[in-house]
Amino acid sequence: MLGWLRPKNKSLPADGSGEEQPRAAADGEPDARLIHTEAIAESSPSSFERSFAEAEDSADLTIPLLTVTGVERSFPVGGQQLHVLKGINMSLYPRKLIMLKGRSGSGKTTLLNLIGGLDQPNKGEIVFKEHPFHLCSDDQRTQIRRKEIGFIFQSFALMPLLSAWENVELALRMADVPRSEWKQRAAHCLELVGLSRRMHHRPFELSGGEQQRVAIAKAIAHRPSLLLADEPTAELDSQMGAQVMSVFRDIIETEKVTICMTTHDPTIMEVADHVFEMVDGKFINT
Ligand SMILES: Nc1ncnc2c1ncn2[C@@H]1O[C@H](COP(=O)(O)OP(=O)(O)OP(=O)(O)O)[C@@H](O)[C@H]1O
Repeated sequence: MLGWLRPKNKSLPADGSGEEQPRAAADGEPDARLIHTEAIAESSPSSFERSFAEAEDSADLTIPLLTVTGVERSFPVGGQQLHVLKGINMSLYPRKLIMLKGRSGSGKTTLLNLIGGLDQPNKGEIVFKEHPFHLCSDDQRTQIRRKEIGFIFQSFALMPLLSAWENVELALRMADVPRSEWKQRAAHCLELVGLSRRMHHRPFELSGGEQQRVAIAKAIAHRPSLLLADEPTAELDSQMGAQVMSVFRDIIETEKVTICMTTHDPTIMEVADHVFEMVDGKFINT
């Protein structure tokens, strides 16, 4: 059904932030809602855009972005250890759309949290780029996450009082992107997700699919190389879900990002480059 969303390039190997509160514009500081038109008019690439494009164009697509080796994760429950992940091995290659499927409780979110550096394994290794997450402190993982990883949630997780544009700008502030880049980058990200004409709308003025597209714009604003999404289409109808997947395929091409997402929806899985199936804390295919 989603044939029009099928991956364009299948020739490569198949295997594949605490938030600050919103604030009003300070005295003398331009209001985000007023400066966006100016941003759209600026079409030449900024230094931020150019340096990113140069680095990414020379990336070796055969080297995994992330490797997971022999990972186990248990939680203490009722005086006993609940073994949730029981020896996970996976590699995520650059610019791929990877999906994790499996029954509720099989361990997908637990794995996504480990891959994103939100949690650490009891055993095994997780290496993201040159960073050994399993050896890093919480602070080190937080720093890496802020710069290099984006998150998308089922519930969108937008600031309700901020417009779409302001939500994206907030992500840029949090990632220490130079202030001079904010206007152009926020406008560009909203354009990428097809929301140029909705950038002044607040979340409650947008449909569920549009809110999720704002969340995508927010998640890619700081140019992460890895985007993690936990059931990003679960709250959406099939048409809106297809739009979100179409945006995912587009940003893999334009933003050179790798996306790893969980889903229960077999129709959505048709557009993946690779699907890992988890049963009781292990992959049954790799
Ligand atoms: N912090 C925790 N403490 C105790 N148990 C946990 C913790 N996190 C996860 N679990 C348990 O680990 C198991 C796997 O949970 P997880 O959320 O990873 O599953 P899932 O595959 O993502 O499920 P769903 O599809 O419903 O989101 C569940 O039994 C859950 O209760």
